[in-house]
Amino acid sequence: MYMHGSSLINDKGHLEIGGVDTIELANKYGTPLFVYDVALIKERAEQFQEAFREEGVNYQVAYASKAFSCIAMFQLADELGLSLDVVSGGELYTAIQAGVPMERIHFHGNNKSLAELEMAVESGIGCVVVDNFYELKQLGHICARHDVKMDILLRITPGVEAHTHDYISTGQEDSKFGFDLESGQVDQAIQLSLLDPHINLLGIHSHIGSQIFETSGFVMAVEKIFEFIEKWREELGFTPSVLNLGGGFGIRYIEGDTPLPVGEYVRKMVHVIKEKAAAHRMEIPEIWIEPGRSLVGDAGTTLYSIGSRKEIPNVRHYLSVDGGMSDNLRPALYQAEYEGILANRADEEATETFSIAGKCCESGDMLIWDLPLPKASHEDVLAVFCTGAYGYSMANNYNRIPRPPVVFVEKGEAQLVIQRESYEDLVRLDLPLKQVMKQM
Ligand SMILES: Cc1ncc(COP(=O)(O)O)c(C=O)c1O
Ligand SMILES: N[C@@H](CCCC[NH3+])C(=O)O
Repeated sequence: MYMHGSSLINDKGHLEIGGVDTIELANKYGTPLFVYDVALIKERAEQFQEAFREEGVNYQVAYASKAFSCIAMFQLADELGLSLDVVSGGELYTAIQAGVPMERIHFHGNNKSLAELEMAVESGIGCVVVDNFYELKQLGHICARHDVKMDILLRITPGVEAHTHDYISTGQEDSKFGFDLESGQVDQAIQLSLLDPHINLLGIHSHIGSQIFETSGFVMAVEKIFEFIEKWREELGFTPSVLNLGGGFGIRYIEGDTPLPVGEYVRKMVHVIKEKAAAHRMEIPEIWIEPGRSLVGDAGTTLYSIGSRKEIPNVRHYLSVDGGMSDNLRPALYQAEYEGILANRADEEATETFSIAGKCCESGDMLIWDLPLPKASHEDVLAVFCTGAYGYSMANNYNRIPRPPVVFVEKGEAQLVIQRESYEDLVRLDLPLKQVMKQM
């Protein structure tokens, strides 16, 4: 079995992460439980930054916090020198609560509300990644009212199809995100930005999709942008001083997934930008990226207790766990695949194939369809690997299942960073039916 980061099998035959026995974690905090290998997050952040440093360019690595956001994660990102990409008032509020520097926050989203834009301006965030004409106009008004000049990037769709699942592909022309390059929308947005005294247009943003294993899509996006740079310079007097190429760097969920080392993505991007900048006789712009999954994805493992079993002879052997699509929506949403092991018998050979079912009232609530395991029963704890990105952050209360807690582990220490939701939490916002309704 492939082991990520600091994961190993200890002398009790248990899965250990960050020097902590996962069975002890399951006993202490209960299951389901998200466990994050902090050393692996640190290593990835360093690999991204090191690649930029070696290339000698100005850069920002912004953690795409949609992958997993909570106060402790934001504080860790800050400690690692990462900027933050937020996409909602909720993520921004979390960043404020975490006490991270506002000037390193980039605000994304295809439909930011006026209240969210107001909040972003009032809290003095570093940059708004403007997605559409409506937002550009509203942001200008809000900045005028507050008498501030806001740095912005314009999000463009470069017309590049990333080789990934349709639902996580965003760079193609037919996308809800950003200004379309080919039809002249970007030119118009640049003009409007330059005319607005409360807007400071720093540059261009492009994000082509997610879980990408090659560099060709990023190269094509850069080439596309540079096709237009000459025109913007001559006709509009605008040269981007920042190019943000988004995130999307893939990770290894299962055997057969072949991500590049993260530094490779960076180096390839930087090389093509340097080459194109030289050809256009322009200064190398500052390069920003926004990795989410590649910073936290394989650092996360979910521990589940196995409950009921159902064997249909010659058809399938189901094992049900105490979570499911309520803590990991990705298999149901994208047919995402995962690997797992029995955390308490991690040293035993697999002898059977099981299908891992969640506990939600949905046939589609399956976490893994065919997982080789030793003969497993309700005594066992299942560890599902690579659940660190878009697991907790897309968790939900379907069937009124409380969301699991999250612990960070490193060097033999465990720290609870999100508590388990309680039944009281679940009804906290509910109000009782009024008497008059009961009589109707
Ligand atoms: C604009 C933007 N930036 C960054 C990301 C992060 O992507 P990933 O988690 O694949 O690195 C996303 C999500 O796909 C995104 O939409
Ligand atoms: N939530 C997605 C990725 C979308 C990222 C945001 N644009 C996933 O789990 O893979």
